[in-house]
Amino acid sequence: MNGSRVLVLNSGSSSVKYQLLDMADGSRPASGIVERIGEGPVADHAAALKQVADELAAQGLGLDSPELAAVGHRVVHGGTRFTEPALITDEVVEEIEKLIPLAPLHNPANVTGIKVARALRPDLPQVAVFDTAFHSTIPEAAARYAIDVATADRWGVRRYGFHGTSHAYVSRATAALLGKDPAEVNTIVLHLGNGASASAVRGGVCVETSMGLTPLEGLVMGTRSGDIDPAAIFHLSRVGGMSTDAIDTLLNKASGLAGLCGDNDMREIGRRMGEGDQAAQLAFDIYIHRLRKYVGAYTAVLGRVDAIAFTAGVGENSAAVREAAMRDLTAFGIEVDGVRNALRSATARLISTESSRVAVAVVPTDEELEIAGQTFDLVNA
Ligand SMILES: Nc1ncnc2c1ncn2[C@@H]1O[C@H](COP(=O)(O)OP(=O)(O)O)[C@@H](O)[C@H]1O
Ligand SMILES: CC(=O)OP(=O)(O)O
Ligand SMILES: [Mg+2]
Repeated sequence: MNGSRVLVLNSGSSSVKYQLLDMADGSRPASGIVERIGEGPVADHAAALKQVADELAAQGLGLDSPELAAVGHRVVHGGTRFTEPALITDEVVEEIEKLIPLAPLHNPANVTGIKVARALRPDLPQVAVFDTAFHSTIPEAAARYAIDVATADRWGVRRYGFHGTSHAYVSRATAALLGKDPAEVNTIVLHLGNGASASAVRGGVCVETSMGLTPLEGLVMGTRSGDIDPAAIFHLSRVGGMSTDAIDTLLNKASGLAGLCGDNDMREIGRRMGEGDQAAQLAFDIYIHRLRKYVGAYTAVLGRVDAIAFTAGVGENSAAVREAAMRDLTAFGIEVDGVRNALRSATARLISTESSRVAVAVVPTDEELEIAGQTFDLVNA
């Protein structure tokens, strides 16, 4: 193998993001996104991936390029089978397909991405990097739900966790920001994007995370409810007469910030709050309340917290969310500096005061770099 470039494909439910990374010099010769799959001219994921291949070819960077060493695919659900990146074979694709019921919004798109890329370049090594992998170290006490053990095991009902490449990257980058070895640092990572999850990382090893069997559990998200009493589902079914599919759609796509106030974008919510909009304010307050509960819980899980890292679209950009989430926590050793918090930068930075016992940081995530690195390491192993 002599190429030094890795193409990373991140196929989401309605978009495909791609980046071409050169591992020799750290450059990124190409990147892009195909959005609104299924809504307009892009009929499905196969069409979106053809468009990605065409866009790359038009720049002379097509999949036939001899500099390409491998393709790295983000795969959301790896179940219990995949706890590390996997070189893709027919058998690996079959296993990822078997996990579709556990991630119906994500895994089908990931499988399509793999199939299209393999058809275009059958000879090229392709690697699946799983969102769940970093969470495979979570101890049984945190990974098991308190339900009948035989039923749980038969149907694979347990906490898997997601956004693992982000939690892995950000926890390491936070240690680097503090000038420490990851093994010395206990970190709470708050990945706040459209999907959102928190994790507790002890000495570089993940010990707890907020997403569970699927990416629905935990924090309030753009369109997902996060935590809810499971009996609400029985109630909506028996008394509300809703079908299982209708409830699934409600909780995954019509809840969270969007369900509470009609907007899933934190920028729009901030703007409406500025105009005194009560629904937007309440949505924000519920979002923050849930976030603070997790910070408190994970503080107790870790015992000693050295750092709290905010990342992803909301975490990196919303000073208002960070300020509200960290307000009045001096008893926890947490003190955010208002001026530092309001600054913007593309690189990792501290926002806590000099006297804050816990370092609070904004750490931009880089899932593509993490996927490319794991892919490159595996094909060169
Ligand atoms: N300047 C900003 N201020 C507040 N929120 C922002 C800003 N920019 C982006 N966001 C939020 O980030 C979200 C997208 O985050 P991102 O991590 O890109 O999500 P995903 O990868 O799940 O699509 C948007 O929905 C929006 O709420
Ligand atoms: C797993 C998951 O929630 O991913 P995303 O945030 O990209 O939807
Ligand atoms: Mg994301």
